[in-house]
Amino acid sequence: MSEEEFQLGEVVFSSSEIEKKITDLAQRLNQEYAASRPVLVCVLKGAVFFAVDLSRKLSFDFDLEFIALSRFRSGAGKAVIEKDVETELRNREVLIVEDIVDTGLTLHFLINTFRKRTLKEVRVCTLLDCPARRIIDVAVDYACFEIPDIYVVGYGLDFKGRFRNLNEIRVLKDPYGRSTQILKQMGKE
Ligand SMILES: O=P(O)(O)OC[C@H]1O[C@H](OP(=O)(O)OP(=O)(O)O)[C@H](O)[C@@H]1O
Ligand code: HPA
Ligand SMILES: [Mg+2]
Repeated sequence: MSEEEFQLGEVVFSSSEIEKKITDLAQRLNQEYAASRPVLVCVLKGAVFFAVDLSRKLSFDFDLEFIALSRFRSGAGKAVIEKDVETELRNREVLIVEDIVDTGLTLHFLINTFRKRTLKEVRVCTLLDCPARRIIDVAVDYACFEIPDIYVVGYGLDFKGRFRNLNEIRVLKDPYGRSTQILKQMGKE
């Protein structure tokens, strides 16, 4: 299907729904990390918006780090770290911050990478979790929203680099309206 055939579709999560979920997550993390100083690792680029908004609501001390991976899709090839974290992770608690867990390949690679560097816990928080698309089992500790098998954009999520700047999350729908039907099942229409 060509790029031109995709259309920006319905709002799946409004900016106020997103804000509320992030506030709830921050409250939970504020309790669970009250006595520690974890390293928050934001996965570039998509998770930047989520990581910034979340971190502004956190009341505990943390180090903020960024990691960038080369693109890899559907198990073809291995991920390569293009930009690594700068903090020494040995004996540090790590909280990976993702925008979406889809096939799970990115997260699987990251969890394994960080587990080799620290003896302490590696946890994961994500704005969106899409379990229907999983091809590898990964443990997601905190997910703000679960979504069905739809392609979404906005609030950091892109389609070929576009739409990251939308304040809300919208579906990118195909001309046959498949995503719209799924949204109806979610009670969103
Ligand atoms: O579970 P997966 O199938 O691995 O997909 C999830 C990953 O894919 C997207 O990033 P992408 O590599 O597109 O880069 P970006 O964040 O720079 O858009 C998204 O931001 C996650 O990091
Ligand atoms: O639904 C999505 N939108 C944007 N980027 C993504 N990467 C995996 N799934 C998605
Ligand atoms: Mg990403």
